[in-house]
Amino acid sequence: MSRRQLKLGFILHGVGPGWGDWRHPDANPGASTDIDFYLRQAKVAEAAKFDFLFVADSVHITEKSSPHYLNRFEPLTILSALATHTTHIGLVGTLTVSYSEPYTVARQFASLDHISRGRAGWNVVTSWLSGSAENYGKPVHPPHEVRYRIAAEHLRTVQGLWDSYEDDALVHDKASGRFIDPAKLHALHHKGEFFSVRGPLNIARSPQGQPVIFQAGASEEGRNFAARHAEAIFTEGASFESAKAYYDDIKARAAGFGRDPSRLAVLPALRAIVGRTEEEAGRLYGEAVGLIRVEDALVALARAFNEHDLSQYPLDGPFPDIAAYGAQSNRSTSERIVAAARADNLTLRQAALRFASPRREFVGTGTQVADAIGRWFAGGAADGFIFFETLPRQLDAFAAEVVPVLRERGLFRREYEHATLRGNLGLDVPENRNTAARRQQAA
Ligand SMILES: Cc1cc2nc3c(=O)[nH]c(=O)nc-3n(C[C@H](O)[C@H](O)[C@H](O)COP(=O)(O)O)c2cc1C
Repeated sequence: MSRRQLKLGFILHGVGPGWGDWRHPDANPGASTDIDFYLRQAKVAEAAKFDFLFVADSVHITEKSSPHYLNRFEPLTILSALATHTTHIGLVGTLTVSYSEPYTVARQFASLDHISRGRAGWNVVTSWLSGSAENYGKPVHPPHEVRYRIAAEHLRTVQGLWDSYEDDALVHDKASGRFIDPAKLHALHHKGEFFSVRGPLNIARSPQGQPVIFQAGASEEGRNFAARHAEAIFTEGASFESAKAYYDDIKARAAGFGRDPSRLAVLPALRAIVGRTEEEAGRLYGEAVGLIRVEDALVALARAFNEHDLSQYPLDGPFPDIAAYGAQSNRSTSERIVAAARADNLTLRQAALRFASPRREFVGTGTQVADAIGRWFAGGAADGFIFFETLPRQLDAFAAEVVPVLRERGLFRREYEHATLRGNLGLDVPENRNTAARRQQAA
């Protein structure tokens, strides 16, 4: 049996995830809408044999949103552009079920899967900011539980549409004049609580059969959704202990749903800072922390609480009683923040700065960061990571300093094993449900 290997993704986050990242002397403040910037990052990540690139998304901003959120590309558009300049790296994008139609989503990801010859993945999110509703003419933002009901029906519908054509439905027989075999084209006839879609979809099954499903549920509903449907799962991974608990819980839930837990990659966020020496890593960490202003850290903290205005509370007073604002928003993150603030008796300022700062565990030389990664991987807290660039050119540093050490230790590939994302993640191509039904009928 081949040895278990790390899965690595890289988040394309333009100017950076933090509010102050654009002020770094080497930062390109326009990076989030700079195709050349993304092309370069995609090539560096592919040369390092990362499994996939990931483009996150949301559909609501205010003037206080982070610089990357204020001015960025729509995920499927940038991923389609990158598809034509890369050959092996997976292309994963976020699309929200709360503000999209399954028919459109199915078309978009099937198209990306064809364009990329089998490298598309969909990060299924429900959107946690209530302001999103106003951009789509909806009277209210659905409550948390309802959003996960929408998600289940939406995903089921999209996956049904992806099987509209059986694999050999497009016969292209010039002699007989038959373009398709109509018996192998299937309408879905879906009528549910939230969506009504007849089908069929107007694009053939894509090279992966179905694009890969990513998710990041962390609440009770979110975990069940992820464990039931996702093929790769993002998680915050605030500490080894919390990541391990999450990992064990998700894998147990997946087994409970009758799935093979080894076919489900749990990928914590990795905000590593890599230096050629320990001194350099320490200096870079200082640079990253130096970019964090407390007023920005407050706004960042507020996102999990539906952008509740935290400037009204005394900065050096006790952490305010704001849990209710998080319950219908980013429930799990807001709960984690409130729990940590209570446990460690943090002031508002301390909580904001703590959650805005990178963790020390992944700051160091290539060997030190590889050690930490190996600890999480071997200790059963992660199957891999989604790497965030905390400072400009940290992807390059990671590729140059960390990846070779991981390879020497037999933890990461030297070459892509497959040309599809599914193949590289060790996932099977699902059989078309209509073909399976035909096979079962014939048996
Ligand atoms: C690495 C990572 C990436 C995420 N990307 C997105 C994203 O692009 N868009 C989004 O709305 N939410 C994103 N989320 C948030 C999740 O979709 C989810 O809302 C969050 O983890 C809370 O889970 P819950 O809905 O179960 O409370 C991401 C979470 C993680 C850990």
